[in-house]
Amino acid sequence: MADSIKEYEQHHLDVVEDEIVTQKHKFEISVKKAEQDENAIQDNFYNDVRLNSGTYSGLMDTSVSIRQQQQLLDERQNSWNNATAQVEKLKRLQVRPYFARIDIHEHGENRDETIYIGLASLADSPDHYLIYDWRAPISSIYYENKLGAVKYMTPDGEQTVDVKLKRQFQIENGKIKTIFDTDAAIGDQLLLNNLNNQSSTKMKSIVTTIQREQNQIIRDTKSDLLFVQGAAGSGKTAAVLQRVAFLLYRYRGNLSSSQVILFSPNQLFNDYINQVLPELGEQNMVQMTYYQYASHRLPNLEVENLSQRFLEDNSGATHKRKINDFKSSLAYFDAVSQYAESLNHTGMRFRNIKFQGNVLFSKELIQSIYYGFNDNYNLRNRIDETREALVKRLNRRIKSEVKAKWVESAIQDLSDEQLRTLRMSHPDEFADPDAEYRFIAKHIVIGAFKRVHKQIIHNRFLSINQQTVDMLRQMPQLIDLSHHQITNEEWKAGINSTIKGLKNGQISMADVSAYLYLYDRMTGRHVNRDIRYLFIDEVQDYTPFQLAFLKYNFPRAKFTLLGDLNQAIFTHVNSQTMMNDLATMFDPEQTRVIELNKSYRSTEQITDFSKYLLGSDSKIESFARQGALPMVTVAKDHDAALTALEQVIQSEPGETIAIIGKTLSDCKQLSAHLDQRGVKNNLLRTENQRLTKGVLVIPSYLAKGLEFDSVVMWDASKQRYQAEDDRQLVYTICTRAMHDLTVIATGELSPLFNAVPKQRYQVK
Ligand SMILES: Nc1ncnc2c1ncn2[C@@H]1O[C@H](COP(=O)(O)OP(=O)(O)OP(=O)(O)O)[C@@H](O)[C@H]1O
Repeated sequence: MADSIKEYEQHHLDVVEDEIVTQKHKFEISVKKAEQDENAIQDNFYNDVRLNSGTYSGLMDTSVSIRQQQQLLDERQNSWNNATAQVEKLKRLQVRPYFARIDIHEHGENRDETIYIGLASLADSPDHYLIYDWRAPISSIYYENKLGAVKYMTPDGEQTVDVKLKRQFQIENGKIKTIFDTDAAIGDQLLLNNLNNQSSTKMKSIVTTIQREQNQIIRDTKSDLLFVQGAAGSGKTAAVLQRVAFLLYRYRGNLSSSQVILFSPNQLFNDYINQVLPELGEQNMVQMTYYQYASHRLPNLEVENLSQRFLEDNSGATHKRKINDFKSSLAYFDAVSQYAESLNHTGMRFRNIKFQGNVLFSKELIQSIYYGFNDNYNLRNRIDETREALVKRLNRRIKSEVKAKWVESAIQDLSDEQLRTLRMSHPDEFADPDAEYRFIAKHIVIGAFKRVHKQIIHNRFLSINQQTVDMLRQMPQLIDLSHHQITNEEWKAGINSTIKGLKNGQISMADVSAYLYLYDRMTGRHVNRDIRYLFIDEVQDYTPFQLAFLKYNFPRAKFTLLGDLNQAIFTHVNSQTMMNDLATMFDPEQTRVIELNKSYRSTEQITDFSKYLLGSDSKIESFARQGALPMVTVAKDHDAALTALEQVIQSEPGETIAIIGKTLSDCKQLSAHLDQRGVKNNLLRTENQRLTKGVLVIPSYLAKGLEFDSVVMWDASKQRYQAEDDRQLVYTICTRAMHDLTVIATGELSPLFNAVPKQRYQVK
C-alpha cells in the first residue's frame, strides 16, 4: 500500500479521533450536569415541599407538587440515560473508530461518496456522517462480495450503486496498522488473521469479517421462518448474534432485548456467547435452554436433564425409542390438540376441593358447573367461568360458615392481643355485641378459606397428572399406533413408565412438552405475545413436537432456526424430516432457507478429516487456514492411552485443550486418572459451571456449540462408538477443534473412522 494512502488515512483517522474526544467530553459534562440537577431537585423537594395533609386543598397542592418534581426527575433521568449511552458508545469508538471504508457512486450524483463503517454511527453535523453503523442499510454494501454494481435494501426499497473501492483497516491505539484494499468478499487475509487467533472462553463479534451469506441471515426482515442449515463451524451462532444486534438497531424504539429470546443447547453455551452483544453495544436477549423453560414451569416435577436424556437416548431399548419417536412427532402434537379439543364436551378430570379435611366442592359439582356452560364456550372461557362460579360459592359459604361451631371455638382461642387488633381494624364503633361477633367471625372464616381461594384461583381443581394419563390411554383411539410401529402392549408399558415417573415426581423429556401443552390448552393459559423474535440454536436436537409447542406459545414471534442436521445427537431419525414438518407449521411463502457450507472454525486439515466422517459426498468446504494433520493414536491399553494423552497435553502448553469423552461417567473416570498422574484438569460435570482456560474434561453433549484451540477425542474405541447412530456424535466432537485435533482409542479404533482416507491424518 502506497505510503501516501496510509498517510491520508492516518490523517483522516486523527480527525475522526479528535471529533470522538470532543463529543465524549461534551457528553461527560451532560452526565455530570444531569446528576447535579437531579441532586438539586431532590434537595429542593425535601426542603420546600412540606407535606400538607391537614386540608383537602393542602393535600391536592402537595400531590401536584410531588408530581411536578417527579416529572422533573424523570426528565433528568432521561437526559442522564442518553448522555451515558453516548459516552459508552464513544468509548467503544475510541478503541476502534471504524474498520472499513467503501467508495460508492450513486446514479445521478456527480461525485463519489466515501463511507467509513464502524461499530456505531458518528456525525459531526445532522447530515454529515463520519462513521456509519455497520447495521445501517448502506453498510450492507461492504458485505457484498464485489466491486461494481451492487444492490442494497433501504427502507424505501432497493437501491443500486457502483462500488469503486473497498478498504479494510486494522487500527490499534489510534494508529493504522494495516490497510487492505479488496475486490472480493471480506478479504481472506483479514479473516485469516482473525481466525488464527487463539480461542478465548468467550465468543467474539465478527462484524469486521461477516461473509455474504451470513449477511443475508443477519439482515433478513421478511421471513416468518428463517432456517439456516450450516456445517459445523460455519458461523451460524456468530451470524445469529449479529442478527440480534441488527434487529435491535433496525427496530430501535419498537423492539427491546427482552422481546428476543434465544433457546440454546446448554448453559455453558450461554456463558460462552454472553459477551458478543455487549461488545456490540447492545444488551443480551433472553437466553435459556428448553430444559430451563420446561422445568421452571414445573417446580414440583423433576424434568429429565441433559445428561439423563443423553444416556437414555444412547441406551434406550427399541420399543422405548419407537415411543419416544412418536412422542416427538407432529402427529402426536395433532393428537394432543384433538384430545384437548374434545375436553370441551367431555372428559375433563376434576379434583375435590377440600376444607379442613372434608369435601367443600365435590368434583361432581365442579364438573356440572364446567360442563353447564353453553356449547360454544371454549376451554378458556369454561375454566374462567368455573373459577368465577367457585369463588362466588366460596363467598356465600363465608356468610353461612360464620355460624359454624369451629368458628366459635377459634374465637375463644384468640388471645386478648389478637382480639384487640381485630377490633381496632374496624373503622367505627360496633352497633352491638352481635355485630362485633359477626365481624370477628367473618375475619376468621376468610382467613381459613384463604387456602381454598388460592386453590381455586390456581386451578387446583384440575388434575394435569390424571389428565395426561387419561390422554395417553385414549391415544390408541385418536391415532393408529401401528403406523408408528408401536403395539398396544408397548404403548401400555410406556404409560406405566410415565405413571411411575409422575408418582416419583419425575417426567421425561419425551413427555414434558405434551404435559405442558395439554395444561396450557386445558387452562387457556395466556401464551406469550411479547416475544417478537425467537431463535433456536442447534435446532436439530429439537423434536417437531417441541417446535410446534414453541410456535403455539410464542404466536407473534418470527422464528430463526439454526442447525446442522449432521450434528443431531438427540433426534437421529426426525432431523431429516424436520424441513417437511416445518413446512406444515409455517407459510412456505414466508419461509427462507439459507445454507452455509464453508467452515471457518477449524483448519483445512481438521475440516477435511471431519467431513469424511459424514461420507464423501458432503458439501462442506474448508477455509484455507493451515495446520497439522489430525493425529490418531490407538493405544494397546488404558494406561498407554493415558500416557499418549499426557504427551498431547505437554506438547501444547498454554493452549485450551478440551478432552471430550462420550458420557459424564467416562469423563469422571478420566479426570480422576489425570489427577492421579498429577495432571491439572477441570472436569465439567454440569452446565452450570464456567468455561476456563487450560485442560478441560468435558462430556460430548456439553461441548455442543463450543470450540477449543485443541481437542482430544477420548476413547474413540470400537466398543464406545460402534453404532451408526454415533456417527453424528463423532462428527460433532471432532469439529469442536480450531487448531489441533487428536483422536485416542484403546484396543481398536471405532469403525466410523474407516470412512476417512489415510492421508487425511497421521498415526502415532
Ligand atoms: N465471518 C466470520 N468472520 C470471522 N470469524 C467467523 C466468521 N464466521 C464464523 N467465524 C468464527 O468461526 C467459529 C465458528 O462459528 P460458530 O460457532 O458461529 O459456528 P456454528 O455454525 O454455530 O458451529 P457449530 O454448529 O459447530 O456449533 C467461531 O469462532 C466464529 O467466530
